[in-house]
Amino acid sequence: MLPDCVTDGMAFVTLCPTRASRSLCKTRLPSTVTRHSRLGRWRRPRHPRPLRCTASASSAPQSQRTASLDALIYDTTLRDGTQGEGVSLSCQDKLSIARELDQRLGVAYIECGWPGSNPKDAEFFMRARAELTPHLRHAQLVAFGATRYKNTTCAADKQVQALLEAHTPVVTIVGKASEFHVTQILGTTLDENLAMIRETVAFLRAAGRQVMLDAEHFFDGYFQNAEYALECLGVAADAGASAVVLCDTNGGSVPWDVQRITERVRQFLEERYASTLSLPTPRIGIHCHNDMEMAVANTLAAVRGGAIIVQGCINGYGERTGNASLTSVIPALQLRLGRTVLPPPTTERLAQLTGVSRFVDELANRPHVPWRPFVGECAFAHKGGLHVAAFLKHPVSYQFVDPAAVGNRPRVLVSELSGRGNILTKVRQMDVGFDENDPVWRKRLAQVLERVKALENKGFTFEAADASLEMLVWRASPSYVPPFELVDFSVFIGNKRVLFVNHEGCFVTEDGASATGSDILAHMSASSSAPAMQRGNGTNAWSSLSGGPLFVSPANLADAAAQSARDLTADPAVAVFRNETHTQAVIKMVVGSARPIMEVAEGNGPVDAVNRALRKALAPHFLALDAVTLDDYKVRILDAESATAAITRVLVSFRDSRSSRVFTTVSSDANIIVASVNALVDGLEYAVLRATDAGTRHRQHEVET
Ligand SMILES: CC(=O)SCCNC(=O)CCNC(=O)[C@H](O)C(C)(C)COP(=O)(O)OP(=O)(O)OC[C@H]1O[C@@H](n2cnc3c(N)ncnc32)[C@H](O)[C@@H]1OP(=O)(O)O
Ligand SMILES: CC(C)C(=O)C(=O)O
Repeated sequence: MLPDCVTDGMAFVTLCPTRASRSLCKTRLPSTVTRHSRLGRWRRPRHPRPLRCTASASSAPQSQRTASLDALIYDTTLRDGTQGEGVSLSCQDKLSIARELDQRLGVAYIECGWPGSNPKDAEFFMRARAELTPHLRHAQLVAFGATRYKNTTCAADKQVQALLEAHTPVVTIVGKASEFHVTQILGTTLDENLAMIRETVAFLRAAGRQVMLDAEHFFDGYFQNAEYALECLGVAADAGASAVVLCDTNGGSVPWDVQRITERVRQFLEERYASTLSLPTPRIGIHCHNDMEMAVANTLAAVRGGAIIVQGCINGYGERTGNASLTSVIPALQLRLGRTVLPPPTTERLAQLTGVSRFVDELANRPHVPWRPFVGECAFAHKGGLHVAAFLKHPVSYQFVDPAAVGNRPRVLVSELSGRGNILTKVRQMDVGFDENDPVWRKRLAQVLERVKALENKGFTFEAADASLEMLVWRASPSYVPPFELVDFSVFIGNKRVLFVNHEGCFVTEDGASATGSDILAHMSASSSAPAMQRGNGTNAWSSLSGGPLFVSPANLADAAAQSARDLTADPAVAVFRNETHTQAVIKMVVGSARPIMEVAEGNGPVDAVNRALRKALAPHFLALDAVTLDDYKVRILDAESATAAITRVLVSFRDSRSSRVFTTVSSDANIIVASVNALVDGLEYAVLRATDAGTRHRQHEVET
């Protein structure tokens, strides 16, 4: 097989394996598709043109909408996606995601769930009729289910009936295509399985639905008994299925097999229908799982082999390791294989991909996966100094597609692996009065780079702490005058025991405050300094120790709660204590040219106490800090083997409610409190500089000197 359709990418060779697809190599390219060439120019790709989606089995309005597409995107996020661990969508979430898929991406099919499975899916289809279907611009909704149960009829099968009651134009049924699964899992004969497929397709067709067969375990079944696997597709097609979808259910297939077998299926269907005028050849679909991390590759291979319906999930959700990720499949087909899979305006739709990916993660309450190709935060993040230097000359040097094409953006990271280019890019983005032609500035940047490398060696990390990086740049200027300086701080931590004794059915503290037994229990349950309760030798009765009062202390709280508060208050021999920790911070600080000031504050812990003291000292001088709150506080031990003497890295994120900006600072020290206070001070200083009034003063000062 000769690579007669070599692309212009350095590492990517497109093979045109069949006579049919070779002839397609010469056809016109979609005007919407651009990508990089080896020489860094943007140009349209040379790729084989696939078969266009004909109107064969689809309804007229949809066929008009999809006629210009090379393949049809079939999203199963709401069905197979929810089979992924940790993914649970409400009915409302499902409706919202379906709207996004239709309106922003313009996918052709949205598989919404299994109506016979659960009340939520049944409710979805009921609500979809009124709330979704009338507003759909591109997609057709699909109800998913299975073939009829063995040895029954479709009319008697509730699950099949539920598919009709979903009132969707399209119904997809899963049918077994593997001899092993038919005999060992369904526990029936090969003939009965063929009848289950045939009759269910015919039944649903007779009710006016467009029907697709998901041929479960197709590739595994093909290796076991190819003739039978193909026959499963054949009977579905004979009964009027508009598409037969080849499923790599266990995700163990490899692309070269998938492409070859898909080509074989195409040949099989073409031969079967060559002499039949009454039945159109059904489309071939592909559904791949990611167990070998091959789902995307297998999907692309199937498309090259002739598949036209492309199933997958946004962000690769799905059973076990997930399905082919549509957030990779769509751009790969569009930008790499030159297949148009989204309706016009295709370029604008493709640019929605990152937004849709984040939207779905958000609704599914799943953390964003930063290294997800195309749509992840790191997909176009450049860190290595050599990469950034080249990227600054030509973005194409380290990006195979333009991030904007999928709605993403390039990022440059600063770290110990940086070169001049990294710092340069960052400083260009900062509002620090940077002058590229000024040799003083260039020297200053070199110093900052050196300092970054030295600090990272001590445990800092600047990648995620832009505010600390900016503070390094400010402080590298000999003329920089900090708006304030923390001269000194001390923290005191104390622990006192508060004792409650029973006094005439009421607990009182030593200083006379009183509380009921239930007050004390409630307090103890809420208290983080979990009290322990002492109970008499293995009995259920509360008994006093050595004849004195029984001390109810916080560790056996569940027992205490089980004992009614009334019993406690009624027992004159019971006393309760709890431990109270108190923390105080004292800081000494200089603001501007004024005399040093001292402030004291209490807090929930040492860092909180210092933060409060800092705020007290700074509030009268910098109103801007009123809008700045702590957003996140992350601590990481860097050398755990040093145990309590380990180096600690602290990242503090702040939110400025006026600008809605979140900014992060970093510090590292063997003392966790010192690291935290340094990161806090960096953040407050940054916030003051960034505030319009104080910031302007400093920036003017910088220019003047
Ligand atoms: C490959 C896939 O991802 S297919 C989609 C899988 N998704 C799901 O399973 C999610 C939704 N599923 C459900 O809610 C439930 O499993 C239901 C409602 C569909 C069925 O529930 P139950 O009636 O309790 O059956 P159960 O879940 O145990 O399924 C096993 C039965 O289905 C039968 N079955 C399995 N596949 C098929 C099929 N393609 N066609 C017909 N019957 C099938 C099995 O033979 C078995 O019946 P048996 O024990 O009598 O042999
Ligand atoms: C039902 C089909 C599409 C499926 O989920 C699978 O085979 O993995």
